[in-house]
Amino acid sequence: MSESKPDCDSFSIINDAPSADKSGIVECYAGVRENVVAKTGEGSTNSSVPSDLSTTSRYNEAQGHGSVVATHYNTLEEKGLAERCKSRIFYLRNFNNWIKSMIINEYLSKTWQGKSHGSPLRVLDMCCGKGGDLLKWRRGNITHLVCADIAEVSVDQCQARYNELQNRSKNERGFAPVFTAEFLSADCTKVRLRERYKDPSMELDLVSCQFSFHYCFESLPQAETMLLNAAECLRPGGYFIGTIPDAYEIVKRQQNAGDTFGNEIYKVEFQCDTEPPLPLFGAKYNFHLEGVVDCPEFLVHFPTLVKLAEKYGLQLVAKERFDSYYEKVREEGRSLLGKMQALETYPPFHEAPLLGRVPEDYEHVQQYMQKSTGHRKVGTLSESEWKAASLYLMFAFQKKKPKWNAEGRPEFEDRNEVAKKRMSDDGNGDNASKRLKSTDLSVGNDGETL
Ligand SMILES: C[S@@+](CC[C@H](N)C(=O)[O-])C[C@H]1O[C@@H](n2cnc3c(N)ncnc32)[C@H](O)[C@@H]1O
Repeated sequence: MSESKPDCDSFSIINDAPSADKSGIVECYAGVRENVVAKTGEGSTNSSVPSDLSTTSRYNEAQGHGSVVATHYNTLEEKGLAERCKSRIFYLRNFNNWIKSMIINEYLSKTWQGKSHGSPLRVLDMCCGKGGDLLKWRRGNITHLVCADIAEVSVDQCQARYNELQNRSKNERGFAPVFTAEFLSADCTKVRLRERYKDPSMELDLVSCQFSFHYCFESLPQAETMLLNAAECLRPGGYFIGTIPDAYEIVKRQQNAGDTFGNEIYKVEFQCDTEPPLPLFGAKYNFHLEGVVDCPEFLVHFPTLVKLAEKYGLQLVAKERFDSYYEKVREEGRSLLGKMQALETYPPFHEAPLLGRVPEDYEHVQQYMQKSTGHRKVGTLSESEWKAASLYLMFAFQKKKPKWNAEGRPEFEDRNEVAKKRMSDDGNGDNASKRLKSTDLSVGNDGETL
């Protein structure tokens, strides 16, 4: 292996996070204080989660956090490359960017596969920020992009970047023209985006919501609006992809370290009562990431997201923590890892300063190098950066084909089939019918999933 290429194997030795489903958060939501049961795998995770999700929602429009979040992102200074290189989280940002590239490439490829030559491919980048993914859309050869974000300044910067891209491409020979684009400044948790599209009848092939979807778990109505925006223009077979903090992992760390935890680059401070049960919506914490993020966020209870998404015809097809997604795609993305400088070479070339890092941040690499022979340099992330990266997960939902009911409304689930399946899973019809009582969400009161 060439010296300049990262040896990604060093990751597996710091990838020791247990599976999210064993972290005890199910019990937190359900009101069981001890998480011993979940940790040891003994006993049942069945629980008495409220059937009416609206009662757990703390929605109050006047108190919404959208303006706090918008102000934070609007005032965030755009740093140049030189500044970014000096940043303590230079590699973490690149790593996260690489993960996004891999997800976007994966689902764009699947989308292109089902298309005939010359067909358009339209994308919604929900919570697009300053347009950090524009180049990914360019490389993916999409035909149209809708960019939406609550922070006006970011949307303007995104549009300016797009204009630059377009101008540059005019001088590039042999490249297809840059996709067409429209830019919306809107709170995606409160505004129906479709009504703001140039063509409200447009069909989307892919919706992407990167590092942002968790903002909508402030309340049930906000989560519903965000999912409506993700789903309603998506064509059957189209994908909704995203990245969010893993609530299970956050709660696990909170249980181990208290309501405030983190390290020198990230800090989580809970701003809600952490005594179980945690609310399904409005479970607020402040997230600070060195120089990039400092605003309120909300835990996303994943089983609730899955149930809600079903209501909008979205079926979960993939969910992986970044650590395992990395393991899955690293071979395929090896050259991109190098190009995007997504891993730090250790020991550094030329004894370069370690950007505020301490030797303990690299103990995992030293141990790895002692055990394995032949590696003089490896690619890695510092322990502190890895702790922040491994807080996140990726997800992908696919839009189902609707069935049309007698009133001409779309229905995405065959309720009889679901009922039959539950009864047979249960072996107890009475119990199953109790669970199928409808709720605000039109989902079953299903202890093991909510
Ligand atoms: C961490 S940034 C991610 C930006 C971009 N998706 C990326 O991956 O580079 C989070 C973005 O979510 C946006 N955001 C937060 N709440 C929002 C909301 N309710 N509606 C629309 N955008 C929102 C913020 O303004 C910010 O641009």
